[in-house]
Amino acid sequence: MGSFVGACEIVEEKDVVRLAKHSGRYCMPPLGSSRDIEQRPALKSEYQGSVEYDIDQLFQSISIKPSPRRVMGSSFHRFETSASAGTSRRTSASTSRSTSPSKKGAMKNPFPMGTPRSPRVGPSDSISLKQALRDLCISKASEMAAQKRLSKSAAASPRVSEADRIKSLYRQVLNESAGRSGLPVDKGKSLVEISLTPVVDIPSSSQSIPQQFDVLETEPSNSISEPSQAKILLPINGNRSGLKIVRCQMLETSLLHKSNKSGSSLSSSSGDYELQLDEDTTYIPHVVIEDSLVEIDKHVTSLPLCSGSKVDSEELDKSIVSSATLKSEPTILISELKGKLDNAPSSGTENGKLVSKVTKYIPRPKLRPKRKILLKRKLKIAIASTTKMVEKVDTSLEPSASELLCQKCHCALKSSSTENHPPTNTNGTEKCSNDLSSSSKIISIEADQESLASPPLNRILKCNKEPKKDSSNSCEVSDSDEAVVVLKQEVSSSSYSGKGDADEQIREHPTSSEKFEFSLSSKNSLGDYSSSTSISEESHLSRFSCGNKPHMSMDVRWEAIKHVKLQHGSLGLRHFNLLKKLGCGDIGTVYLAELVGTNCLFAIKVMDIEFLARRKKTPRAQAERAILKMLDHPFLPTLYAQFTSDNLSCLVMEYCPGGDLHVLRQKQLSRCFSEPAARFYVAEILLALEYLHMLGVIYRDLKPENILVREDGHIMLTDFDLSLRCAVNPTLLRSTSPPEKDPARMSGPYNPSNCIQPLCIEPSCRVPCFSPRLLSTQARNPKPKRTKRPDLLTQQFRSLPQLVAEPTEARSNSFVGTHEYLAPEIIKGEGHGAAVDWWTFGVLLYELLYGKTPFKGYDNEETLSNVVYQNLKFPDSPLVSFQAKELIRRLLVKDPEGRLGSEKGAAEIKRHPFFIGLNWALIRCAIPPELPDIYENGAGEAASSEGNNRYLECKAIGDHLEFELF
Ligand SMILES: Nc1ncnc2c1ncn2[C@@H]1O[C@H](COP(=O)(O)OP(=O)(O)OP(=O)(O)O)[C@@H](O)[C@H]1O
Repeated sequence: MGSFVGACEIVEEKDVVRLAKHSGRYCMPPLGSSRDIEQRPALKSEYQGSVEYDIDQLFQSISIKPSPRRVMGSSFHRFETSASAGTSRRTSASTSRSTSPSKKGAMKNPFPMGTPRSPRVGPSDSISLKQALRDLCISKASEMAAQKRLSKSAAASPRVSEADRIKSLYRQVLNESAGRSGLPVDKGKSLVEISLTPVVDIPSSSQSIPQQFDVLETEPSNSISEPSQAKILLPINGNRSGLKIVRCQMLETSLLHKSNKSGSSLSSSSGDYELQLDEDTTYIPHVVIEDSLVEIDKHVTSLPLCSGSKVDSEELDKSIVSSATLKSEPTILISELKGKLDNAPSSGTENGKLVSKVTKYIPRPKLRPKRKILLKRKLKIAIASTTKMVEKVDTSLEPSASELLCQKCHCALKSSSTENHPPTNTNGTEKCSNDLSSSSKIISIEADQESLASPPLNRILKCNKEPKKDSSNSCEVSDSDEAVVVLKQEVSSSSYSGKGDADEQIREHPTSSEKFEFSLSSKNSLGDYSSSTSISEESHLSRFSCGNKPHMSMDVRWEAIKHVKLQHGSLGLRHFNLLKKLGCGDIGTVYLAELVGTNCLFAIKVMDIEFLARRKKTPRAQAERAILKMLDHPFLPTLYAQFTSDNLSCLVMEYCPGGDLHVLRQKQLSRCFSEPAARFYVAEILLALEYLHMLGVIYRDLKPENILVREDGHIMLTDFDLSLRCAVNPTLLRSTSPPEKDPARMSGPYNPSNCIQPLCIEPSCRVPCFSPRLLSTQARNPKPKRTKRPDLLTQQFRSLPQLVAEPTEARSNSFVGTHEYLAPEIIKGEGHGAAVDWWTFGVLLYELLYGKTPFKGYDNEETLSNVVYQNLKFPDSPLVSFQAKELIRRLLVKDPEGRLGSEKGAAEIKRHPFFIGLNWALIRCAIPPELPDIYENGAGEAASSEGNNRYLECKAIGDHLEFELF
């Protein structure tokens, strides 16, 4: 093998020996013919003795056809189908022979060992002594290795000439392709190129290959009008000495780019190659293979080697590729393909062809943990046939169940092909951890559309260089490109709660007597948790589970967690790399964590159970967990998992990399948001609060610090340990105030009295009930006298019956919240309900617009006093619209009964003129005021420090518990 390495370095693509095609077949004089000997004078003169004899023996032993083992054992060879002498590749290749069409190439290139005397190969060029020596050494080494291997596996399966296998392989592919394309084999264009080449054994410590793929564009042919061709190298299987490559030449490199989008159809202009995405149909690219040219492929010499994987040559005629199906977007495939092939020359002339390299860097998933390109389409790519495979999956990498276990995440990597083709090599005990570290292997390409979105798994699991020692049959999933295993996964995103669902309860410590736990900072939350009107946690939990979150159901993070759970039975802290401390709260510390081996980032809130019990904060932790379990909203965090590890209760949540709104405000000029920006944020918050209320959750701790900014600039409300859960009794409120005595409005479909009956479905009734339309109509047709218009509208809407599904009647006597945000009724201890959220909503809007809260005093006591007694004032600057001030005024009404939203909930607030023109339904698609700088917020930094396994140390600091990373 070492000779291969050395030989690999010598070979240049442009010096590849190309052999002419004859009558649709490659022709070559029989081995040892006089012509051949003439072409190798140096060899003849110098090696007339035993060496020559050896060579002759060696070649003669190879039968008539080229030995696949040899072909595959040589990194220099590439069988390549080619359209004709007039193809673009030919044209390009001729460039390299321009000075000396045959001799130069032969002298510069290693002679194609193993196949030189095959009658399928065209006339060989003269060869130098040096060349001959190299050939001899390499071919002998190759032969010895092959014989050694064959001797081992001889018992496993009947031996068939490898040359026959190659021959059969080609026949199959040709037949299949011809059948599919409807073209005669010898007339088809060169669309698929198959290289069966060995790979130089690259040490596992070799540099990782960048994630990119090459697109080799050949020059258009002079004689045949043929679009530029894109080559994708598709590693199919590892063999004992290297890797077999199926090289697909797709017409039109633009396919690759098209495929980046979730387009539904990709096709070449020539129609020879089709790559289509459709929901229910499997499209098989039309593949036409012409007779091959033998080429030396330098690309593959750089591919990593799966040293431990073995090729059973009998499997050659059972193609892998044909059954390799990809139910995914093509970009994934391309990314996968490229991952292994980027040692190819970046640009220049290769094999006389104009080579342009298209490099696609796969964005770091961890920086885009929310990337969800969700395709509801499936793509299957089958090259050649689904029944005949070019190669079969090497089962040596698989345990008996054709399954690989990733060392860290222990996800199962299954080979689909093995299901149809029982392994002939039953040596399933080989360790993927070691083998894959130096190999490149695609076991199967089958991915469910639901899991494509996420790069983290991306269906590409790459073996790490340093597998763990204690785990055989496993491979480590990492960013390394040394080996690629395409994961076949059955995606069921909603099956989160499974056997391993760590649904451990935080130990129950009933603490109903908790009273008045104050924090020191005026901005810190006060936590006298009480649940006077709370309903039981179980009643919620029975209805919801972590997996039952439709809006996030396609998130690949579910799948990542599911795999860990399936493999380990449960999820624990040991499955996460804690990358960074995000913050420390009253009941726990939040860390940025990566699920080991998946690049999936999470925010994990870690709470010490004993500490909570001692401080009587267990109910708060329980409430938060119960609420998180219920949530499924774009502006609220998703709880992916929960578990107890070492007496630590952990909540695995969605990670928000953009920091919080408090920090974002500080970064603004004059430390406050513009009115449009503030409107955007509070609108999203309003929707989140409305959702919470409808779930029976009164948030009670609204403040900029608890509003996190997602990667996409939208918000996420977090921190529910002070929230109150209560029952919701949806009610239909009829108008309490008489409708306006406006005859114009009293007539026609806008007559609100028409809508009194809740079950009325008269069209004339539905129109006026569609309040946003009415609002937008007013907004679009402003009339001169509009000073009282908002009031009129409000009056009109108030006169309509309305379903209120928010807990307007809930009451609690707890003293909770943050000083500057506390509602008067909480401070006065009069009992409070959902209206406290509308008070805090008003304070928030005030702070976003003015850069400070309205009632802040010198100290907390004064602040509380101001809240209760001080009238609301607005600063002169910055300038704020009347509508904004009016909304704030309506929200900061000290009497909760008169507060906007107290009667009909969020709907009342949404109708306020401040929000006129806002499309509530599509706000999640609106462009946010700004995008967070992820690196600035430390996420990128932390993510880049991957591999640093750090550990937790718990420290109690006063009432707080700190978990230190070291
Ligand atoms: N999902 C998340 N993504 C990113 N950062 C988060 C996430 N959840 C929390 N954080 C960060 O961690 C910090 C601590 O959060 P946590 O919810 O524990 O409490 P808190 O709001 O600071 O305090 P308390 O629980 O006492 O009200 C937050 O300030 C926030 O910056």
